[in-house]
Amino acid sequence: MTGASDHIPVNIITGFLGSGKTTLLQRLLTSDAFADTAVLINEFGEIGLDHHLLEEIDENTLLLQSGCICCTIRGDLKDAIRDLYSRRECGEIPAFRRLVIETTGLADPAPILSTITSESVIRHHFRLGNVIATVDAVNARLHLRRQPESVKQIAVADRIVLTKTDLAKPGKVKKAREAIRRINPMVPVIEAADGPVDPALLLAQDVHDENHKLREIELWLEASRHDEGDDRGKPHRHDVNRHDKRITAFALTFDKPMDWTAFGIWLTMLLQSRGEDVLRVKGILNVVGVATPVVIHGVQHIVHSPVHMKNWPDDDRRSRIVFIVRDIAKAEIADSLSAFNALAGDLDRKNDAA
Ligand SMILES: Nc1nc2c(ncn2[C@@H]2O[C@H](COP(=O)(O)OP(=O)(O)OP(=O)(O)O)[C@@H](O)[C@H]2O)c(=O)[nH]1
Repeated sequence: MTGASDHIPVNIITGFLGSGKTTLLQRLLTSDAFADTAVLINEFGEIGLDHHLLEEIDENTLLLQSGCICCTIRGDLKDAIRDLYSRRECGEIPAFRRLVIETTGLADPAPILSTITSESVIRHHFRLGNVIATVDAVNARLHLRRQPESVKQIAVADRIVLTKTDLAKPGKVKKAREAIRRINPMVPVIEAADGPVDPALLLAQDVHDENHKLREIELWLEASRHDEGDDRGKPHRHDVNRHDKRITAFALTFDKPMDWTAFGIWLTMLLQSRGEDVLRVKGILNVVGVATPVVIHGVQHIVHSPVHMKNWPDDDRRSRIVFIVRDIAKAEIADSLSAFNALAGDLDRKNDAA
């Protein structure tokens, strides 16, 4: 269990067709926070970057005016990242310190996340940073109704940029925010009305960022407090954590410290059997024999390397896990994890008695 704070962070910019990914990226690349960034765009021709901003290094790689490197992915994402890294190492291209991948509007971002977190060579040098999704305030609800991939894009996001708020009526912006919240209840939503977005709001506080880890975890935990009904007494007319009949977000809390091995087996089994439907899982665990919390963080079939935090964010020592799932009942997950915890407890007691 290690952090990976010395690895090159990879930010993914996802979002439905025309939702403003390239516009956002262009603006971000001019900021100091994005200096020394390499950009991978996974469909050539789709990129809205003006060609006079680009200076060709070779047929696949372009140098942006901002000093950032831009490549188009023609083959496999895995090969493109590995190639970029080896060219960086031999000094063929500048030594970038961040990688941004802009997905196509129709992409399900989960396989891209999976490549970064599971491919062994990539994992050695890169780590996943925040996933940023652009959502078009004018068309958000239409896209969410009709395009399942736009739901996935919001579910996996760590930050949402709500674009075109200058074009949408306030009522529409509010409804778009509500729709986002029903999928990913605590994701920070930053409004962009055809203007710049503060890069710190998007980049900082990712789960590996030592300085800000606590804030990110607090955000997750707000989701669990919300789910427990800390805003008790105000019955909801409808479930605000439910996007539709199929996709829901909920949190589970466990009072007793958890056995790490049992939890690992349980999670592996869950993801093997239902990984497609576990859109997002993130949590803070109190692990038996470990003084500080362990943070887990996964998207569909993949779980990132667990991260050890230096301290608990507050006095609450319970394990808390937030899920965004499709077609899985809260009780199903709660019951199976409780059964695993109980089994691990029984085994411990037997071992102690022996
Ligand atoms: N008024 C307004 N227009 C915007 C905003 N964000 C993006 N646009 C415009 O929306 C159009 C699409 O923006 P892009 O940045 O190309 O969107 P994209 O998500 O990269 O599009 P695809 O690559 O086709 O999926 C462009 O004409 C942008 O100028 C915004 O906040 N306000």
